[in-house]
Amino acid sequence: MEALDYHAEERRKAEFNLDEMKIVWAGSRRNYELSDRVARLVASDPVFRKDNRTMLTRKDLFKDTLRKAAHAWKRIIDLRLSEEEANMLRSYVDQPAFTDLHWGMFIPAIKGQGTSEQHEKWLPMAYKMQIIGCYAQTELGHGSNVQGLETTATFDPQTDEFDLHSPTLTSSKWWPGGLGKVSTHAVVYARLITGGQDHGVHGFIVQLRGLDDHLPLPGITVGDIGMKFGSGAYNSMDNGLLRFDHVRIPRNQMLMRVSQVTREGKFVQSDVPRQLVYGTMVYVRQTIVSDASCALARAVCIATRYSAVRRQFGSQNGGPEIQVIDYKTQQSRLFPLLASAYAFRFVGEWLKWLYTDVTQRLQANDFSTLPEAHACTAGLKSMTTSVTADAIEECRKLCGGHGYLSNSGLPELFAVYIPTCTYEGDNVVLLLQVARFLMKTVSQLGSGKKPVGTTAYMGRAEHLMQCRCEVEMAQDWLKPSTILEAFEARAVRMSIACAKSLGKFSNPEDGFAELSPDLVEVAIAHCQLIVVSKFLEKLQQDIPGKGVKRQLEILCNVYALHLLHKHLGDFVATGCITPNQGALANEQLRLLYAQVRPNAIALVDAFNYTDHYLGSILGCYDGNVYQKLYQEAWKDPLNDTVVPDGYLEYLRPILKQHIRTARL
Ligand SMILES: CCCCCCCCCC/C=C\CCC/C=C/C(=O)SCCNC(=O)CCNC(=O)[C@H](O)C(C)(C)COP(=O)(O)OP(=O)(O)OC[C@H]1O[C@@H](n2cnc3c(N)ncnc32)[C@H](O)[C@@H]1OP(=O)(O)O
Ligand SMILES: Cc1cc2nc3c(=O)[nH]c(=O)nc-3n(C[C@H](O)[C@H](O)[C@H](O)COP(=O)(O)OP(=O)(O)OC[C@H]3O[C@@H](n4cnc5c(N)ncnc54)[C@H](O)[C@@H]3O)c2cc1C
Repeated sequence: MEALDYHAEERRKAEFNLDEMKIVWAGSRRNYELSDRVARLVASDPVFRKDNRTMLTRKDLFKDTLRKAAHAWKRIIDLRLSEEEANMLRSYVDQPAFTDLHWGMFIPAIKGQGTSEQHEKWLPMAYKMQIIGCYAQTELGHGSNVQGLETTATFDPQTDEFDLHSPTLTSSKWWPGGLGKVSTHAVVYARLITGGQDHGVHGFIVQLRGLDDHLPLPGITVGDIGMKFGSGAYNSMDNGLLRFDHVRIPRNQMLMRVSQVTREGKFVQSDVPRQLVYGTMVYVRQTIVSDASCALARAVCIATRYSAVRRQFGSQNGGPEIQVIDYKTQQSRLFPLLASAYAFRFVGEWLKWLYTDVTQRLQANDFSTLPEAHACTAGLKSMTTSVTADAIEECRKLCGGHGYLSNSGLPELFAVYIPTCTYEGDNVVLLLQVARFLMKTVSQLGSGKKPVGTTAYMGRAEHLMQCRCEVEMAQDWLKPSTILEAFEARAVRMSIACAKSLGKFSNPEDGFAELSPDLVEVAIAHCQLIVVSKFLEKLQQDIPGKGVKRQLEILCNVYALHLLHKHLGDFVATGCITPNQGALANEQLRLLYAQVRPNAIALVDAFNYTDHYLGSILGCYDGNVYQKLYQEAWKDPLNDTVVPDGYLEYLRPILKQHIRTARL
């Protein structure tokens, strides 16, 4: 018997080739096939079940995480999965674990900052998971200000060792994932001291626990920092604390690609810029942008499918009520998020390319694109995670009361997702880095140095400062060049206005601090321009499949025009557009929503998420929401008994007291 599909009618309405759209979303046919196979593998494996994890105690959740990580590793070995497939498998298991940090930060830190001898020694053990590592940078007293870290690594020429020490309470390492209970090793960031001189923060490979008994080594105090936000969610991770009491490590465990310490204790700074010590963060920030599109797509998929199932008001002659997805307000809240998921996907693809390019250049000692890579990864990480975190909460509200149920999947997704706005760099701190980069670019405009890459538009500042938008009718807003010029003009005008204001301060740092809220806005305008321009560039590519390109054009326009509508103040205040042109953009936006509507369900089907990965009754593929909600309610442990525990001790006496009072 064919399974009932409550979305069948919606799916029939789609005006594009879904299979081709799935390939666009995945990046290539090969990626699609790989990811589809691995997602199904995980979904069909009972060990990876996750429907009860919000009910588990912290200890049980943690043990469950260890069990899943061990099982995932066994599957990876047994099936001889490639590194790419293994990464996919871990992400579909969908439970934050120490392995995220081992593969995502410990190994990349050694690869990026270690010498070839260090690679040869440490990487084979790490790849086989004979050692498990984490990334121990943040301290109790300092996270954002990396140069303010207090842990010391003092070279002792007598023994050819470093002495790792935590001199104060605030120097305790605090937050590293995987540190609390699992890691045998860590890349520890500490101030390098040689001959009494402080050479700033560097990375060191430090063994923390015995490989036979898992006990902390002498001089090491280590443990978990405690429960975090939400039930389940990120509590599967053992974020840890760590203190060193004069722990000795051999000299060759300092990561020495950027700087070296000789046998005599001489500090040698190579040609490699010191910022490469921050390289692992750049790498992870880049991956966070692609992950943002996945998390956003997930929330949007749930809210879209549920909005098509849910009906409220408007029944005519006893017929069905209106699907809430047909309300214009629902569309104006939901469809920009759908468009943003696609936009972040494409900018994530581009950022991956940029990162690969800068890595290749670094290997050839070309450091010229490092500032651009830093600004792009920092800015886009910040922008996409802030939008996604807010969007998950908006999707919860779009699902009304049922969105607040744990089994909608949205509360847990929100709880797991929101720390991305903080980790790998607080989002405001990172936007200020982008602003510094932009102010530097503006200050060099008259010097003959041509801006390149994502700031190339600033080279056309003269034109962009005085150009006038030519929109006369709503449909004029559909011209890519019109949209692009409006975003470029807004970004450059905001940058130059800020640079002028900065110029009024005698001390530039005072000016930067005073104007920092405006500078954050400038950085956001620049990042939004990057996302819009990369979406438009994507549309220049040959995109096969009936109607696929057309849908992407619609989504691109929704993305750009909803931003224009949201930030109308910026666009109008900088004189890029008139208030009337703003109103025309809004008119066009409404027309675009009507074009998205029949395709909405198919556009979220294109994410190809299994029900297992989505983990949401509201977002399930077949849309059989009510029956599943009803069945699920009875599985709650509170419903194990008809009369609840505690009735006799606490409820009955009150109720009886009531009866006694009544008798009086
Ligand atoms: C429902 C279930 C779902 C399950 C899903 C499971 C998902 C699980 C995923 C898990 C993945 C990850 C887990 C998260 C792990 C988190 C790890 C961390 O958080 S690690 C710690 C991160 N810490 C930070 O990011 C700190 C932020 N601070 C900094 O980066 C710096 O201190 C900074 C940049 C703010 C300031 O640095 P500094 O003071 O040294 O710099 P200046 O401002 O003086 O700048 C000097 C100069 O350098 C340039 N610069 C700075 N940084 C970089 C860089 N990274 N690369 C290149 N250049 C850089 C800066 O621009 C200046 O340039 P100049 O030309 O001189 O102006
Ligand atoms: C779930 C999670 C996992 C983590 N995993 C790891 C890990 O594996 N390894 C690791 O080393 N670390 C990890 N961290 C730590 C994380 O990297 C830091 O918390 C993060 O970098 C922010 O630093 P902070 O906590 O010092 O924030 P703070 O800098 O103290 O921020 C507090 C407030 O001050 C503001 N602020 C700070 N500086 C400025 C400024 N210059 N200008 C304007 N405003 C400013 C911020 O915007 C924020 O609003 C993790 C954190 C979390 C939450």
